[in-house]
Parts: sequence; C-alpha cells; structure tokens
Amino acid sequence: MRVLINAIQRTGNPSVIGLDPRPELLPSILLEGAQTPRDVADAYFAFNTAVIDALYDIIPAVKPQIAMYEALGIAGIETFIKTNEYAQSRGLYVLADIKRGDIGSTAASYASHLCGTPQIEGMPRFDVWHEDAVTVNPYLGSDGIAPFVTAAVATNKDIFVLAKTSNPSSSELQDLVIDGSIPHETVAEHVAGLLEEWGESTRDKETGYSHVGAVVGATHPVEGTKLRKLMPHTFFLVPGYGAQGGTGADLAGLFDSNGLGALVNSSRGIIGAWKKAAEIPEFATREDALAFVARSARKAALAMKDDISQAIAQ
Ligand SMILES: O=C(O)c1cc(=O)[nH]c(=O)n1[C@@H]1O[C@H](COP(=O)(O)O)[C@@H](O)[C@H]1O
Repeated sequence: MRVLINAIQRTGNPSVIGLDPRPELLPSILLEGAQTPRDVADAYFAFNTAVIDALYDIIPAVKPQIAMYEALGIAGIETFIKTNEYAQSRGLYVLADIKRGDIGSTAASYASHLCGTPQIEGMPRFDVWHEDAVTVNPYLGSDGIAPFVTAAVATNKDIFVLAKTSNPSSSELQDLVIDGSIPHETVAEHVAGLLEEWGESTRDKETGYSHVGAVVGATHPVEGTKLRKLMPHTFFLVPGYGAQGGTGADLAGLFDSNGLGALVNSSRGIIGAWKKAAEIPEFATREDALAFVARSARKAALAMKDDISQAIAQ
C-alpha cells in the first residue's frame, strides 16, 4: 500500500472518487444525438476526464467501477482503459473496481488485470488495464486470492478484498455467527483473520500495511470499528459514504492511530454533485456542461475532505 499511502500523504486526503458514469448522471447535452454504445462511451470519457482534471491535485485516487463500462461492450471497455490511463497520467492511483473471484487457475487469468497478459515465451507482458489495485471477492477462499496476491507483490500493486460490504443485505451472509468458533465470530470477522494471514508475507516494513486490503462499508460503523482492531495490517477501502448514507461521524473508528489505514470512497456524491446545485443553468454547449460538472465535483470533493479530516481529528 506504500504507493497509495504516499499519494494520501501528498494530498492530505484519504478519499477516492468513484468514476461510475451512467446516463442519468451526465448532463443531457453530453448525450444529445447519441445512437451507439460508442457515442455513450465517448461521452463517459469526456465526463471522466473533466472530473479528473478538476480533482487530480486534491485527491490521491480514483475508483472506476467496471460495471458501467462493461454495459457498453467493447466501446465501454475502451473508455474504462483510457480513463485509467488518463488518471495515471495525472498522477492518480487507480483502484479498479472489478470484484473478481474464481477458482485458482481462472483467478490467475483475472490477476493479469494487475500483472499484465500471461507471458508466452519471447512475448513481453502487456499492462493492458492500467490499474494500481483491484477489488476481489473472497468467497472461493485462498486459492482464488493467491494469484492476485502474487501479481500484486510482483508489480508493487494492491488488492482490496470484500470483508463487510456497505449494502443492506450484506448481513445475510457476512453477519452470520460461525457456530462453534472460539471466540464466536461472524463470517466478516473470519474473513478479517484470513486477510491478515493472506497479507502477512507482503507487509511493508515502513507502513506496516500489506498488499492485501479490505473493503469495509461506512454504513456499518460498529462492525467496521471492530474490524479495524482485528486487521491492524490491512488497509481499508470504505465505500458507502454519501449516496448510501454513510457520514463523517461513521468513519472515526475505521482509521488507525496515525489517521491512516482507510480510503473513503464516494462516487455519485461527487460525480453527480452538479445535479444537487441550487440552480442548474441551461447549458449552451457541452463545454459549459462539463465545466459545471467539474466545478461542482471539486466543491463536493473539498467538502468531503474536510468532513473526513474532522472525523480523523475526533
Ligand atoms: O468494492 C466497492 O467499491 C464497493 C463495496 C461495497 O461494499 N459497497 C460499494 O458501494 N462498493 C462500490 O462503491 C461505489 C459506491 O458508489 P456510491 O454509492 O455512488 O458512492 C460503487 O462503485 C459500488 O460498487
């Protein structure tokens, strides 16, 4: 996590902005005349670059969610990749939200998201996705995770594994108490133990954090605070702030004693901030619309930064 931690310290801002474009989050002028997936994907790219340009100096990272891009097929995937490349060129850490999980041999192919295409003799590896970290699902256990850990260590990148997710029905599985376990623990707490174990050999001496992070939703602050204590070497990605109801007050227990250890995500709350403006002007041109999106996103991101600083200072 050293690269991410350096970026957080450089900006003094442990937040990540989710690049999750959808048609309803774009000013309609950007989609005027759109007839094909490529037209929509091009509008998404213009939208993303406007947001990145507005924020790159005040945030450490972006988190593009692949679902929104996959929905557009090849044109969408191209926009996802171009967005990642553009964000990296602006100095941002790209945490790609791809949530993969499969048997070991297939996971090894998915892990090429981090370490490049599988190597065939005489052929170089291609870093096709331009990602610094990915999200991973632990449901298949250690053989589904190991290839990602190997890829992350080989490339000095990171993975973030789902532990306690922000959605309301996460309790259906993650809060189940494992009968017979001593001390009694929930499934999420058991995952916490596994994450410490999976990351152990990859810990950075200076920061104490491994290459294996955990996803812990801001919407479950009591459980999150418990998980923070169970995972002293595991950096948290904290989604659920903003649009899902998580607030600054919910974040305090998720950071470590140095005010590090967590990266708080907001997607709709920032890229859709323009829709909440007291007055939305008629946009005469696409440039006007993008400038308004950019200004609103910056204002919302600065407010989020302040909110998190206050939570850490508590
Ligand atoms: O892995 C994630 O990022 C994630 C995990 C989780 O528990 N909850 C969660 O909302 N997310 C993602 O975080 C983003 C949240 O978006 P907003 O609710 O718009 O801020 C989406 O891209 C979700 O897919």
